[in-house]
Amino acid sequence: MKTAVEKIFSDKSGNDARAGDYVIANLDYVMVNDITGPIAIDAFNELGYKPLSDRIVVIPDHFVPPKDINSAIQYKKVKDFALKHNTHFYDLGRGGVCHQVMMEKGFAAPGRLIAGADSHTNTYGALSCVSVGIGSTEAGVIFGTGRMWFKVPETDLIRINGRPKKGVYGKDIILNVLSRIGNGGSAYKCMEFTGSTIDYLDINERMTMANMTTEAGAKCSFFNADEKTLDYIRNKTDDYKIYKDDENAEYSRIIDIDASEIEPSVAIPNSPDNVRPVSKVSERIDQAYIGSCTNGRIEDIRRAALILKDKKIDKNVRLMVVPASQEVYNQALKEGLVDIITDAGGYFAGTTCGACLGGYMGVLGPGETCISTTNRNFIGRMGDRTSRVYLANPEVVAASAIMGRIASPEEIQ
Ligand SMILES: CC(C)[C@H](C(=O)O)[C@@H](O)C(=O)O
Ligand code: SF4
Repeated sequence: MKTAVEKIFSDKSGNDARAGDYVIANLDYVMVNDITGPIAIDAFNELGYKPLSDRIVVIPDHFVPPKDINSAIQYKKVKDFALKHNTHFYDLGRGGVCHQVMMEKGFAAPGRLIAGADSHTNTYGALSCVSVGIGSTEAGVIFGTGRMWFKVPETDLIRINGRPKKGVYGKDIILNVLSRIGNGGSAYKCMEFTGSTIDYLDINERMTMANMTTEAGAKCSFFNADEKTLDYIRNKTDDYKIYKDDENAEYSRIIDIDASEIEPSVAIPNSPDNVRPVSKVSERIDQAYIGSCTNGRIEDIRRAALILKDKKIDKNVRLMVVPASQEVYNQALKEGLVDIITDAGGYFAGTTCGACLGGYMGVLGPGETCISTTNRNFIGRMGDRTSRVYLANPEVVAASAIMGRIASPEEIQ
């Protein structure tokens, strides 16, 4: 009796794979970005293999457009590699944050096994596949071999039941799961989400949850495929296979969560598992940030725009909205969301990882406070070591931008 993840590893390795086994598995895709790609390329070049170009996806995003000469060198290196070997390549203006692009462009689909040289590769479990973050040199080896060794993960089953309250989204649910199990609490496990609550969550919300399993140290995440999954991949790919757990599959543990008890929440500095109901937090803020592979999608920007419509943000606050991809950007423009945000006094930028990791375009200065839709609020994550980051859903971030302090959307009249 197996979990879906054990079955996927079995099929991809041609073995009867069980949790704890070591297998060598065939990957459907390997993804690198502008930070991890250059190291992967060096490792690949050392091997002297031919590249498996149709399985390699190159997506520059972290420091793109290049912020300085060094990032221009990194970017050029991945671009030259991609063009030379005719790999999949999403350049500036056609791509976005790597995980969003992997989802949008049909690389993620049920039953696939994908490796990405970026820790938030876990995101694609939202589409019922196994996707794992790997090191850059490992990615370079996969460029040439299409294979990698894995220890098949055990599964922590997270059973979430009940209807979420108004204003509670995937972000609030995963923050509360993290607060329950702790950072690193599912180290090397698959976090599989199940239960009646999942029916209320669209793929965007599931992606937010899958994305932050990385903060629990999980190897991967998994959601069962349903109608929403199939709707999402329609017109993207028809190559998929649905796997489900056997009824008596073995789990390392089962965690029950009642979603109806969850409040809109914030993770307070300096850890994503340090979670409070938003009603209990009211710190003043300098920056409000909506973006990233966690919550920078069109649904997120729509929700923020609904709060910001005909309002002005506080004079002490800069609000930055950075779409997770060019597709999201274009859609926001079409729907008039950009006007709503800029009319409110917000700044709407092109897609990049940028400020999410304290890279550029929104770096925090000493003592500054930011409320952000991103996934990490460790010391110095978005800038100076004395800056502070609170994590929340896009509605809470938009409401806070208006109020000048951390605020609940209910406070906005
Ligand atoms: C720079 C990159 C390798 C890193 C990661 O792996 O997660 C980044 O995306 C992050 O979110 O911190
Ligand atoms: S948006 Fe942030 S979390 Fe996501 S890949 Fe980029 S830096 Fe990492």
